[in-house]
Amino acid sequence: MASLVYRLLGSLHSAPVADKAPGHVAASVGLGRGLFSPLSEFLGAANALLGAYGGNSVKLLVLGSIIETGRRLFQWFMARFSIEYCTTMRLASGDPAYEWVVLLLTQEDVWRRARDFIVTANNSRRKWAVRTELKEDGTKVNAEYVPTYARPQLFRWRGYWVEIQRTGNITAVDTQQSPQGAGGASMTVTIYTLDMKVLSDFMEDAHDRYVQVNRPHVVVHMIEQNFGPNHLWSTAKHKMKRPLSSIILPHGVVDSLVDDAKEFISSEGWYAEAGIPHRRGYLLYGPPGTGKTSTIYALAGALNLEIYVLSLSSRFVDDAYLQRAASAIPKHGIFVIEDIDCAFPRRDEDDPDDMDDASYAAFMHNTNPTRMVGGMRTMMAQPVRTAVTLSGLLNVIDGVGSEEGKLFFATTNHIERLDPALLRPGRIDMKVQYEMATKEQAGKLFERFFPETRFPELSEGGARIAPQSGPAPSPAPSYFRNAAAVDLPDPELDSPTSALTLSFLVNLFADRIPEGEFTTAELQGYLQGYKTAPVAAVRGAMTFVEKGREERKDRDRIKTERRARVRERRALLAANTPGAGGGLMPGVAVANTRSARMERGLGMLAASAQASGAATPAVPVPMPVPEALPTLNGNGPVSAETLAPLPKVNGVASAASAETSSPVPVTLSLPEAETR
Ligand SMILES: Nc1ncnc2c1ncn2[C@@H]1O[C@H](COP(=O)(O)OP(=O)(O)OP(=O)(O)O)[C@@H](O)[C@H]1O
Repeated sequence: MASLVYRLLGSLHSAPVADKAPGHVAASVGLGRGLFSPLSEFLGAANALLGAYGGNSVKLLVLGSIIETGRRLFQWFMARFSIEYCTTMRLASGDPAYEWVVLLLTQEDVWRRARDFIVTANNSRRKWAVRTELKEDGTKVNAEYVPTYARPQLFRWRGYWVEIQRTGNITAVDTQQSPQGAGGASMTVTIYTLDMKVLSDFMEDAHDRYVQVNRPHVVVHMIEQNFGPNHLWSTAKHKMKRPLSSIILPHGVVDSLVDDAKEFISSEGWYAEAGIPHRRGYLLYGPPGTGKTSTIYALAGALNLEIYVLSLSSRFVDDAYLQRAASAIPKHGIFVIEDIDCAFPRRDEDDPDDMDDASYAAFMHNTNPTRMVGGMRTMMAQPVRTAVTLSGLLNVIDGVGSEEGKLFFATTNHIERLDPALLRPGRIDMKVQYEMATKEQAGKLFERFFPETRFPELSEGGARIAPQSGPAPSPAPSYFRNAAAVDLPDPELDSPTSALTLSFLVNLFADRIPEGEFTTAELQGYLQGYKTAPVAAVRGAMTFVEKGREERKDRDRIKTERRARVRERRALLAANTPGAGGGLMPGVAVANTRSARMERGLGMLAASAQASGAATPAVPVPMPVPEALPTLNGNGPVSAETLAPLPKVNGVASAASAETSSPVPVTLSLPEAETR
């Protein structure tokens, strides 16, 4: 076909047709005989017919038609061939199988023939990215090359020809998150064989490699907020597996959890026979930093399961999204909802414990009466809530992997906020309470930090190190604010009779850590400062405890003060929210106008005077909604403190003139926004 086209083109270029005999053209293109003789005759006839009226145009037309027909024939032939002799599969991004295949491509070095790469300096544990080699001087460029496979690639796999092509958009942002990206991409894999078994072998191989590569890791799928609500489980992170033994909980807790999960996974048949949905729910509850999340990760590692973590407070997570996300989790995936209490109304809306410093400051700023305008204050005063409803949540939990053997984990710091409907068996089958560290846990943590293998000189049979021997270890980095664990003389450690063995130190450390006062995370943070100095860790333990207690006192005091301020602010807002039992706060609805400022100032002045029992100003003060002021939502008179941040008028005389004339020569001093 190629030679035919070539020769035809040659003839067009070399043969002026008009002044030659009709048969000459066909002869000159070499088509007069053999296979193509009918075509040459046709060309000759056409040329003779049109003669000088455009023989070249006709030839071009005929040539174009031939090429197009040939192209279509070729396509048709290839399509027949593909149907008859190829097996094709399509993998959608977001599906776990997609990742398996991408990994196989990387391992088979298909990327070496790729010409499109996304380069990212974001170093992750991805296995599908191609890392840069070490340079001669030993330095390494910290970049990864992620092949896009946007062009078709042909390679051999176990003797078969395989062609792959990726379709859909891929961006740098996508590759930072996962190989499949977030753009709804898909991968087409064509294997040139008639045997369907080859296809399943290919996928099995891809899966085995994925499992093998991820053996030391736990794969954690998350939802990337930036990708918007159309993308489920858009981020996959690979975390090093954590041994179950590293989770320090009271005796038997971890084992019973693991046994339960194992038993659940292996008893699918029993569930089917009994007609019970094959699902299992666990609730881990207790103070932050006591090991709830770590337990789930360690469990997933031990059972080789992948984790799918969702936070209900994410921006676009509502009932529908939750439902879709839960259904997209494959069999034996662990579905984790963190801080599940945020789906439930709180009894104590004033509790500032849930606010970090920034959100507390934002709350005080936004609810400052001198700054709020119209309805904005009502909006700002509401705590941030999830869009997920209780019934939506329960529906999802009831349906989680009903036939697919999914495990559901919920964590919370506030079990008391959960609706009993959630806690009923069938939804939550096992509850595990986490508490502040016991002495036993403190001792175990110490043992984990300072194993005998790393400190043979402290083993029972090892050479004793003399008390106070060697250079004093450097103080630990400050874990608590203002804390520096110093190397003070220690009567128990420095006595000449002290037997400094690890078991002695473990016991002494456990002895010095009070029961139930610190979280395991706090103790871990402290010990991290003494990675190579167990004696110093014990020496500094009492200082750590003292500092910790001081800090806790400080925190409690601040919390109490904040709680009072927040409650006061909410009361003031409630009293002045139309439809919530209060009237309009003077001046708020029309803030920023001069008269509004005046009204507000005058109103506050009157209220303040009334609350403190002072004599009413000599001149009556106009008050837009006077009934809103004397009490706060029926909670008694307005206190002077409550009104402190509100504007004050510079003197009664100004108020007098306010009533009688407009425009008013009144100056109001507005305080700075309170964010404290
Ligand atoms: N019981 C524990 N055993 C071992 N490590 C722990 C334990 N508790 C906490 N840690 C350590 O403290 C850190 C925080 O733990 P983790 O995130 O599991 O706590 P959490 O209870 O889930 O907290 P939150 O409620 O804030 O999510 C981790 O680094 C973990 O290693």
